Amino acid sequence: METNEKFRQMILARAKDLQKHIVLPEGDDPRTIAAAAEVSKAGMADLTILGYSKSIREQLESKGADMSRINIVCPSDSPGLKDYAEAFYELRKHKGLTLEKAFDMIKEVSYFATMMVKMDHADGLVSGAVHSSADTIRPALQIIKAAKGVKTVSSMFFMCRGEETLLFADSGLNQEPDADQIADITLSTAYTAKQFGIIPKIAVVGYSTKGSGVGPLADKVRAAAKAAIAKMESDFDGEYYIDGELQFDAAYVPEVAAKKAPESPLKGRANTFIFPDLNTGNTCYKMAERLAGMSAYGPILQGIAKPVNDLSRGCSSDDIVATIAITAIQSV
Ligand SMILES: CC(C)(COP(=O)(O)OP(=O)(O)OC[C@H]1O[C@@H](n2cnc3c(N)ncnc32)[C@H](O)[C@@H]1OP(=O)(O)O)[C@@H](O)C(=O)NCCC(=O)NCCS
Ligand SMILES: CC(=O)OP(=O)(O)O
Repeated sequence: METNEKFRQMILARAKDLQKHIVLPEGDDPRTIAAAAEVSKAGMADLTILGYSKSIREQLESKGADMSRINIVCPSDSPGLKDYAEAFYELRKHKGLTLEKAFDMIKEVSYFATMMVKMDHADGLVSGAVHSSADTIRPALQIIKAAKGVKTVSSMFFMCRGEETLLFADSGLNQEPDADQIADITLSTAYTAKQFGIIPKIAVVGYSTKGSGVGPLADKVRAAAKAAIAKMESDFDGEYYIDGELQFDAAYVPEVAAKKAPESPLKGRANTFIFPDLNTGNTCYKMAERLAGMSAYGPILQGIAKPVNDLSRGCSSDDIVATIAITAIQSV
């Protein structure tokens, strides 16, 4: 990971100005402890760390954490447990949740942390270094739910190297989005770009450029691009560029764009890539991270009512620090 990334420096500075409170449910994970120590020493945010290990405080102190910025909570011993269990039961009883089951589930750190955010006891949460994405995202979808006016919650990655920041979506949540869902993902990703000071230059990508490929998969991307272009025209407020269907090289390499898509408004300078399905989106982000040495921050959830962000189980503590900063910025 390059620590001189422009994007990383920007988000760390913005988060420090905001002074938010973020909950980290995975206090039993050493990378989370290292990230928490860094964040507290940098004075970037207040943190609540959840966990069942007796040595969390000791580990933080050994890393020089500023303990005045960190609260450690063991869910099953917490005075908040009863309130969270009861509130969780009220939210989900129409789905068959019993009070007894709610008390059991709330002891699980992901549910406890999600209820903290729901009840405004934290501004956002970051998890997923240990839990799978499904186990991190499911409580958020069940409890926090989509933001007003949003149908499809989705996820994106900031892919960073030096001066360059790219956005990839959906690389973490929606498995086989249809054209309307891809339009929703596109709009949310454009707003995420805007929130982080980036003008979205969006390419809806696949294996065909402007009709060069035939078959149902190319048809699917063409239909998705059409829906995404229409959605951006009607619903996005701000400067943007969009085109599709395009292959990645026609979207990203100006010389190739000049040959394959000379009329494209992107001119081979796309910074936001919308993928046709989760196999493609997830594989592409991991390849850019591992083969091209880009930092990958995410999956960042978008279109959700309050910020909850996931991590890859392969993440580093530096990734967690950046995701805490992104979460703080999203909570404004
Ligand atoms: C996130 C995920 C777990 C949700 O699916 P699920 O566990 O089967 O859950 P359900 O479909 O029962 O949905 C749970 C709730 O979330 C809602 N939901 C699911 N997907 C949603 C979306 N994209 N937007 C908004 N709400 C959504 C459902 O409506 C449901 O709400 P309800 O329980 O209040 O009725 C699933 O989409 C998933 O596994 N995605 C892939 C994650 C992954 O492995 N990524 C790769 C690594 S990053
Ligand atoms: C985002 C992602 O792919 O998560 P994981 O690597 O944990 O499956």
